[in-house]
Amino acid sequence: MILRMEGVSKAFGGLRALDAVTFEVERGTIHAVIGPNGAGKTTLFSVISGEQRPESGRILFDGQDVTARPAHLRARAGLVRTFQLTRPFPALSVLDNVTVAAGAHLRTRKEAVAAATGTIERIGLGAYLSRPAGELPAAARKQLELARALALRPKVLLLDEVLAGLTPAEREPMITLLGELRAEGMTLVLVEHVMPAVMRLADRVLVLDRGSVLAEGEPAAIARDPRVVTAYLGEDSDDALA
Ligand SMILES: Nc1ncnc2c1ncn2[C@@H]1O[C@H](COP(=O)(O)OP(=O)(O)OP(=O)(O)O)[C@@H](O)[C@H]1O
Repeated sequence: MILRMEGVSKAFGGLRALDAVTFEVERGTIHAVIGPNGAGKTTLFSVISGEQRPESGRILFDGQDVTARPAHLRARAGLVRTFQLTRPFPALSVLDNVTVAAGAHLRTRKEAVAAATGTIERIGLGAYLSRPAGELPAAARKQLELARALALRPKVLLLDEVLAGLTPAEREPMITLLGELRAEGMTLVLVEHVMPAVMRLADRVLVLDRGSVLAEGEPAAIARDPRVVTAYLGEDSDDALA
């Protein structure tokens, strides 16, 4: 087990965005987090990564209680999150954006540039190396966000809707890459609405509904779970489990 939440609750005013959420993630697996709009998925990521403090409960990462640790120290320890709305430095080139991230672990700029270049090539962004990040098309911005996260050398990577807004053709290489990262021993937690990809990739699926854990298990069992199917009724077709 590399990540564990124990009884984590987070409220906004009277609204319980997370209500005593407990779950754990095994090292080297892909864990998907799904749930209808407003279920608490983004809040869960914010609490895991340290941008928001829960009112109660504990977060354990890589053998340590990180509940009180600020976000940047969690990231430095290997608990890294990407954002739904990507946040590169728009005026900097793709290479410089990734080099800044790689520099967190490497002593010289030369080493950081070499590592960043390798990551960019691997992600399939090589053609954009010297383009300002602000000029990238949507799919390439997603790839850049992932490249920046990977340059931080995460142990656990929290990916927020990394497939949203990509065409099916653009999704395939991303799905392949995520599978490769798992094979290399990285642990991935995905908030994702693209259900076919979730079903293909995830080892386990956590289903949130109105801040609570509705179900947790292997993808095939989750897709058959009548409570899960009910929670998704009325959602748009992208959310359907079929
Ligand atoms: N900063 C905030 N202040 C007040 N309410 C918030 C805040 N952040 C989230 N909420 C509320 O908490 C609940 C859970 O929101 P959250 O964004 O975590 O859900 P989600 O599952 O990520 O939804 P979506 O799929 O639409 O992104 C929602 O009712 C939302 O309106």
